[in-house]
Amino acid sequence: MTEQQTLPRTERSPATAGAAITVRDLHQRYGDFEAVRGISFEVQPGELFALLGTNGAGKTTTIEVLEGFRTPASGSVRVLGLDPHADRARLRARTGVMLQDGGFVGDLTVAETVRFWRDVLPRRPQTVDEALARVDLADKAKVPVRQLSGGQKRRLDLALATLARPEVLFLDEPTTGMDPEARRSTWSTIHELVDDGTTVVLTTHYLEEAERLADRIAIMHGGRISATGTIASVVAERGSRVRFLAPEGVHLPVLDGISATTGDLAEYHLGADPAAAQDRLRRLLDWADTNRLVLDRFEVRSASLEDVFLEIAHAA
Ligand SMILES: Nc1ncnc2c1ncn2[C@@H]1O[C@H](COP(=O)(O)OP(=O)(O)OP(=O)(O)O)[C@@H](O)[C@H]1O
Repeated sequence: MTEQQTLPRTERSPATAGAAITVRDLHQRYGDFEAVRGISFEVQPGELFALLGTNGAGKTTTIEVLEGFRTPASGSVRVLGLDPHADRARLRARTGVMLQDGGFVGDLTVAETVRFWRDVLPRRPQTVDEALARVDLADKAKVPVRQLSGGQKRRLDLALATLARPEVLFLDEPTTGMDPEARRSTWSTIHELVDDGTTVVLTTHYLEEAERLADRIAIMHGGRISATGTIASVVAERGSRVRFLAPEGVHLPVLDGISATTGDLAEYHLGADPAAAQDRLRRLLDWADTNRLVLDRFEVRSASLEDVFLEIAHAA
């Protein structure tokens, strides 16, 4: 798989006959603590939906509800039209799950582990060799699992989760612990699965992973979804920024109530409305002209996904 092929597809065919996953006003508690506070989203068939968020935002809790491991405190969740907890047995044959910590029997070899899983599956479309080749572990077939590195264990986990060619695949931090090459190879595997029509929900801390893979994202913070949509739309909502080296001893202007964030570099968030942003930029340049200032390291740019993430993370 080439670098080019791992780039995200900006367009994929839109929804057809109903959502593969529907979450409506989901709440989840651990005792008195509300970890998920009323989230709603849909995932269309064949789509890759990424849940991003700060530590403790509620991503794993959400994915565990979707997997049927937890019943919601309130709200409704449907996977392929079924209740993931009540209909867990029926969904098991149609979904694949990669947990954060798979838990293997260390003495079994890699091939024995895959064979063991394969034997308990209702459908066995892949051979052990095919499953290991898919995740680049063919050369480790005879190695005891305990000798695998953390990243190799994640790839074995992915092989097990996709053994039965599930219609819906849940991946909780699939590339944690992988080196850059293994990560790219895993992204290619995930791309191939989505190209084959698999619906994927994944959680990740790697923004680049979401940028490479996701059709749509939701950024969670404090149990809520703070932003959702395509990465392009989430980023566009935050608008553009202008940055320059703050001139010494000069009072920076306030533009429509927008002050510069300062450090060595002054930065203004110009807003999402292009006409208003253009007007603010013009006034900033007029101010510089009037004060006979040359704004060193002057730069206008769109918000990045990292900007959006950090703004959400730092919000109260
Ligand atoms: N079994 C549990 N008992 C009590 N609290 C829990 C339990 N599991 C999770 N929590 C709490 O619920 C909140 C959400 O946790 P969750 O694991 O869903 O977050 P996350 O977004 O996946 O975080 P991370 O990115 O750190 O993996 C956290 O505050 C966490 O401490």
